[in-house]
Order: sequence, then structure tokens, then C-alpha cells
Amino acid sequence: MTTPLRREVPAPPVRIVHLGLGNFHRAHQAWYTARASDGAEWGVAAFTGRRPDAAEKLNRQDGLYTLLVRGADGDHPQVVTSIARAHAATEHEEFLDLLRRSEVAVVTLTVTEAAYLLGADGGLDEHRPEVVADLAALRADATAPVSTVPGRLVAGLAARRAADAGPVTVLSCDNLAHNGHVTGSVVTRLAELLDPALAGWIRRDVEFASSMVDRITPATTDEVVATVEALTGVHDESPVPTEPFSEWVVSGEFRAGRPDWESAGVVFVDDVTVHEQRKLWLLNGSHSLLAYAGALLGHRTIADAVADPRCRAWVETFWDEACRHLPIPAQDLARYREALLDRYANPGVRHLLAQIAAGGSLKLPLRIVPALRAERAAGRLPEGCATALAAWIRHLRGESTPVDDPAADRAVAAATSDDPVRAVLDLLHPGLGDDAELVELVSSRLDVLTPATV
Ligand SMILES: NC(=O)c1ccc[n+]([C@@H]2O[C@H](COP(=O)([O-])OP(=O)(O)OC[C@H]3O[C@@H](n4cnc5c(N)ncnc54)[C@H](O)[C@@H]3O)[C@@H](O)[C@H]2O)c1
Ligand SMILES: O=P(O)(O)OC[C@@H](O)[C@@H](O)[C@H](O)[C@H](O)CO
Repeated sequence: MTTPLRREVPAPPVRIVHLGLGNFHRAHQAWYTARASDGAEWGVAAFTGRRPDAAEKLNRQDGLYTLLVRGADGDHPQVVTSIARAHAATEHEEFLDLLRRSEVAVVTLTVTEAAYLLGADGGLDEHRPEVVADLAALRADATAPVSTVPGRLVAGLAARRAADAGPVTVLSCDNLAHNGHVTGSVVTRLAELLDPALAGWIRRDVEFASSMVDRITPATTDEVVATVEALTGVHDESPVPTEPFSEWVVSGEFRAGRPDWESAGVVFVDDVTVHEQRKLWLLNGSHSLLAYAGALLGHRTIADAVADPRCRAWVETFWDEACRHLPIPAQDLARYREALLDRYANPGVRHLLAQIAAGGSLKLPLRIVPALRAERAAGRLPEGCATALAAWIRHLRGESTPVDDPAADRAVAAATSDDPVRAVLDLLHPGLGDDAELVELVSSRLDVLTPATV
């Protein structure tokens, strides 16, 4: 006989608003907030990015959920209490009302790379139909429902300004380089198009803080639900599996206040760039490499793929290339690589290659292309980077996991064109396809990944 998960003491007062109520937020920011010394004073109102299901499930258990921390010493369930209320993305009036409250000090984001709606120049893609639609809706009525993340943030900030509720910090926790700067640029640009005075207020009173976030957190499966029930006797509809390791490095002033996150292990720095490069290139870069190359070899999870000596060798080669361009002492990089291999081998964290493979057109320019370009600038031919790109081309040709990418049409057309390597390189970074030696290298890696030869 199992019992449902219910709150016995009142939820903490809402002072943080979150957009993107996925598993990662619940394994990371919500968990740090609950563990902070003043966590009882900092509740989160968390909104889904699109569909309402995650909010409905969580509200049926008063915002509570079990974090199942899966380590070498077994599974450790713990109930996380910081989410005071979950909302569907469509509950826009509630979102605006929260932003009008001066005690709401921080807006956090985990909405995936795609939600920032970046164009080829790295700024807001103003011509996307959904951006055009949000702008038209906001011009007609600043409180009208909008669908994009930049649109929702601009609407929320306009409501805050109108209510004279004071400064606020927006903190991106997505896997993007310079995530604070990117968030600030798309939000300020959309505000500028709507109302230059609002953009001026945003520049003065809204901080776009940056952070490097890390905790490998896969999707929830029936097995996770059953394990939590067996361990706790509680039926949790919405538990989150994660690993023991966790890291959060933040840069920002937080003029309106924030939880005492340091007490929970968050590190505050002046500049997150080097932390971000280390994590995006080494962890996320090797994840993407394994997602495409591992799937071609018939693997389903990171643990399976990294246990394959061929995949492991490709990862090591890629790491050697990337590490040459990280301003971090060699012994620290060696320790980091060793720790990553341990984390990847964790059998409890079944991180599906298909999940990581999604959105390659947005991820590879951040995870693989920087090391590749740095190697080419140094006159070298980076075989590890080339292997990742060749494996992506094979993925786009439909030879492994299904293609799930906001630029799928263009990416598949490039990968199946008469000059595929050149076209795909140009898609990832304009002009890269003019590098004939690189085109030849990536072309040669396509054959290495052919199942008949592996
Ligand atoms: N899972 C991890 O291990 C991990 C680790 C570090 C960082 N992250 C970051 O967190 C993000 C979310 O990861 P997750 O594991 O929570 O995924 P998830 O699938 O569990 O949740 C994704 C959330 O983003 C929203 N979303 C997706 N596409 C959107 C769009 N186009 N517009 C608006 N909202 C959108 C969804 O509605 C959902 O709320 C990642 O993309 C990454 O940037 C994840
Ligand atoms: O979450 P994504 O889709 O940006 O990337 C997939 C994984 O590489 C990522 O989730 C890592 O597991 C995570 O970044 C580890 O902290």
C-alpha cells in the first residue's frame, strides 16, 4: 500500500520565477535553493515551457517531488520542497502578476538552446513567425498571451516596470556560451522593437546574470517511478533521476536579492567564461560526439557508448584537441576528464543518446566548432572534431536516431546534397566549408563510421 506525496508544512513564499519546468531545473536550481541556509524563505513558481503536463503532475503533489540520486553506492531518494507552485506556460496572467511583485527577485531559465530563437548573427531572429506574432500581440496589448520565451520575458518585464516593482535578475541556466549575454540581447532587442523606453528601463534595472550549470539528468522512466515507490513507499508521479555530481558557477550582482546559494555549494565568480568553456567543450562536446557516433555503432546510452573502446578513443582524441585551447592547468584538465569518464559510466543514469542528439544544429557550433576552429587556426587537422561532424552527417541522413532539430529541413538538405561535407560545415559556421583539407578530413571520417568497418 503506497501513499501519495503531500506537503505537511506550508510551501516557502515565492520569490523566484522559473521558465522551463523540466527535469534539469528540478535536479539543479530547485535542489540548490531548497538546500540553501535560507531556503525556507525562497519558493519557486515554475512554469512549463510549452505543454502543461509537468505542472499538472507536480501540483497534484503540492509541488513536491523525489530526486533519485543514483550513485555507485546505490539509489538515494530525497524530497525537494522549493517549488511552491507549478504553472502551465499558458497561465500568462499568473506569470505577469508574479513579475509585478517586488519580492520576486530572480527569474531562472532552463528552456533549451532552441528557445532563445537566435539567428545566424547570434542575435534574436526577428523574422521568425512566432517572434513576429508575439511582437504584434504585445503592440496591441502588453498583457496579451505570447508564446516565445523572449516574448514572455518582455511581457513580464513590461508588467514589472508598469507596477514599479524595481530591479530583477534574469539567470539563464541553459547550455549556451555566454548565456546571460545571449538572454539579455534577445530580450532587449524584442523590447526595443516594442517600446524603446521599456528597453531603456531593462538596460538600467534588469540584470542578465550568467551561469555554468552541470548535473547529468536524464528523463524520467517507469523504472524510476517504480524504484522510488519501492524505496520510499510513496507514489510519486514525477520523480527525477540524477547523478551525485553537481556544479553551478554563477556571475551576477542580484540587486533584488537571492538565496544564500553559496551555503548549498554554488560558486560565485566575476566571469564564468572559462568554467563554461571547460564544461561545454569537454562534457557537452563529448556527449554530442557519443550521441551521434555511439548511435551509429548501435548503442543507446552514454554508459554503453563510452564502454565501447572505439567510441572512447574518439572521445579522448577530441578531448586532446579541445584541451589545447583551454586556459586551465594540465593536471586539472586530466582530473576533469577522468571524473567525466566515471560519471559517464554510472549505470544508474541511463542518459539516452537520442535525447542528447536533438538540436545538433544549435549544439555543435557551441560544443565542437570552437575547438575545431582553434585547431585549424593552429594548422592542425582535428580528427576527433571531424569524427563528431561526420557522425552528425550520418545521423542527418537517417542512419541512426531520429532527427529532431529546429533546423532539420536545412540540415538534412545539406547532409544529403551533392557536396554534403562542405554544405554541413557552412551550415555550422559560414565559410568553414571553404577549408578543403577539413572537408577531406571529415569526408574520410564518414567511412570510418560505416558499420561494415566497425
Ligand atoms: N538535463 C541535463 O542534464 C541538463 C544539464 C545542464 C543543463 N541543462 C539545460 O536545461 C535544458 C532543459 O533540460 P531538461 O533536462 O530539463 O529537459 P526537459 O525536456 O526535461 O525540459 C525542457 C523544458 O524546456 C521547455 N522547452 C523546450 N523547448 C522549448 C521551446 N522551444 N520554447 C520554450 N520552452 C521550451 C520544455 O517545455 C520544458 O519545460 C537543456 O536544454 C539544457 O540547456 C540540462
Ligand atoms: O541538455 P542538452 O540537450 O543541452 O544537452 C544534452 C546533454 O549534453 C546535457 O544535458 C548534459 O547531460 C548536461 O549538460 C550535463 O550537465
